[in-house]
Amino acid sequence: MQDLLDVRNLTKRFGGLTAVNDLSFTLRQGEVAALLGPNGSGKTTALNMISGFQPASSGTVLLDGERLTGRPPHWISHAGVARTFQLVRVLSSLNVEENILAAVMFRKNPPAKETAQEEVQRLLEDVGLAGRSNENAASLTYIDQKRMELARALASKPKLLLLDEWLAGLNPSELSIGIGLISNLNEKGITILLVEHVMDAIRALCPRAVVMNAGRKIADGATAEVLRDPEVVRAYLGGAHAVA
Ligand SMILES: Nc1ncnc2c1ncn2[C@@H]1O[C@H](COP(=O)(O)OP(=O)(O)OP(=O)(O)O)[C@@H](O)[C@H]1O
Repeated sequence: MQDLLDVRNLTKRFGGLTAVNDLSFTLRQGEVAALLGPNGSGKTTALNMISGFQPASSGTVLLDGERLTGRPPHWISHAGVARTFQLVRVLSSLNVEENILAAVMFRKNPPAKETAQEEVQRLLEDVGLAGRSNENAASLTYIDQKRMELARALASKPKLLLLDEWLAGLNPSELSIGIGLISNLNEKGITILLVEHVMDAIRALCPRAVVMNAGRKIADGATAEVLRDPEVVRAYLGGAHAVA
């Protein structure tokens, strides 16, 4: 498998604070990896730079060899990177179908209306929302809002999906549904980077983990080994950050 994502020496400074400090890692096509670390270690800032929502202070991000750094979010989305946010973002005045249709039509080469509507139905099925087209987005339960957010991310046909604590706040049965959904997406060939604190989900989904602390990468490798690394245990697992 070739590298899909190549993050090189990525750095973000907010005034005197270096939130992400010389971060480098690569993701192979088809991989699912976790990006871990205590609160405030720079994970969301790293996702923001990869997806273009915040400019990097220095460093580069390449997707399939193409430079993403310096490009705006819509360009990066068109290049094949989709993301979800820590706080679910929905278009609350629209229904479920319209929310997803809007995302389909945001693509670089949007399909004709009929094809777009068929695609929406497929996306609804993929995330477990079949038959729910006409429901008001704002009245969906939390897990269903998450499903819809995922469908909106998938509408861009991403090569790389960045999930920022997408599983947070789910109860145990919802969590296993969520894990199943992510796993299905990966089986369809989507490469996934998961910022997550739910350790059961990380163990179930991610053969590989990258760990950050205070903006720096402190470990990168097979998840089981990384989670035994004394520095990771000291910085992350020993504290109250990770959720069993
Ligand atoms: N826009 C900003 N301006 C100033 N400082 C910021 C900004 N965004 C993030 N920070 C700081 O950068 C550091 C990294 O934050 P970030 O949100 O990336 O961490 P995180 O690892 O995602 O944390 P969490 O697990 O709590 O989401 C923190 O100290 C945070 O306060």
